[in-house]
Amino acid sequence: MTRLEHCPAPAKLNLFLHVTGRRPDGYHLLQTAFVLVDRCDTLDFTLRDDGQVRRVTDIPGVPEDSDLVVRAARLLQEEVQRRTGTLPPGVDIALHKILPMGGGLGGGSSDAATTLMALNRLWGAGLSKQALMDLGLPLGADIPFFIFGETAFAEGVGEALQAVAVPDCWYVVIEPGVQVPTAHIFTSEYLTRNTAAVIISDFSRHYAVQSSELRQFGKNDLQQVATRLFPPVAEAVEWLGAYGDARMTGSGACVFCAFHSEEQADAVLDAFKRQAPATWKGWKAKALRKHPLAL
Ligand SMILES: C[C@@](CO)(OP(=O)(O)O)[C@H](O)COP(=O)(O)OP(=O)(O)OC[C@H]1O[C@@H](n2ccc(N)nc2=O)[C@H](O)[C@@H]1O
Ligand SMILES: Nc1ncnc2c1ncn2[C@@H]1O[C@H](COP(=O)(O)OP(=O)(O)O)[C@@H](O)[C@H]1O
Repeated sequence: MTRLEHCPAPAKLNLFLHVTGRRPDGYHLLQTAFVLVDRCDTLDFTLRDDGQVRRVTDIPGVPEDSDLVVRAARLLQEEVQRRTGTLPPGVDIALHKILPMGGGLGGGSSDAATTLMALNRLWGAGLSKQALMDLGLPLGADIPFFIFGETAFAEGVGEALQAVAVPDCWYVVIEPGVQVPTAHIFTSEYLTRNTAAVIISDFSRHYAVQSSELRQFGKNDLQQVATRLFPPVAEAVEWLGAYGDARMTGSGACVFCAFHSEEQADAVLDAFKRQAPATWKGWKAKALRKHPLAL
């Protein structure tokens, strides 16, 4: 095998996100729930015989050497060499992006996770799921979740993961036409960092009770900061909030709302097409129980 094509890198949503404290290194301690959805970037991998890792598509604003897919591939290549004494072949990576950057959908992290899982296969490297999760964490706190590959309750900076069940549903997601840099949110004076810790059974109990409107557990502590700094995020929460319990994912900018059926999601998107500002994008996605490349 010299090529792996059409490898999906799905988006994530943070169903809730509480900031519960801070680590001595300044990183924030979180509790969150991640769910995968079936809207994906796509990657192709082709081996090359000179040992180089190259990105062969242009991604405006992301130089090749700082792209998380290139950094992830080089990290795995070094790790395989360290373990086996042999450098794996090089690889050309084509990255087809549809997930917005700075959207809170974890696109960059998901691209990196897909790279680690695909190259582990293409290079026959045989690293365990946990080894890949550990390798990815220093590149991005969401990467372990994508390799974990199923709906998860997460703690720490997002790396302590436990599988949880949530109702199967459809999501409407709004991209409000702005990019939110994660660092802006975490360094803000408006961020509260002392939400009381919950336990996983609080979360599970919330979703065990079905209701006609799908209300999410808890809140997103980053939303109050993002809506203050980026007014289109606040406007998107307000617009989608007319149809249900709308909130921001991650550090923003995207806003989502859950629905029981695809028909309900379609009705909201019909209204979106008629009413939303031209700078916004709206789409629906189904929750994924498993990552398509799950190990
Ligand atoms: C907020 C979350 C929620 O899933 O996702 P996104 O919304 O960005 O997708 C993640 O925790 C994003 O983690 P990660 O992907 O590592 O964040 P980065 O963009 O690398 O972080 C940028 C900066 O934000 C700060 N940061 C990030 C995560 C964290 N738990 N505490 C922090 O203080 C750090 O200063 C870091 O240097
Ligand atoms: N492959 C990649 N795709 C997207 N962003 C990347 C990638 N590699 C590096 N980045 C950087 O990571 C930042 C965060 O991107 P992304 O993960 O898509 O958003 P978010 O963290 O809000 O979910 C981007 O603004 C970009 O500078």
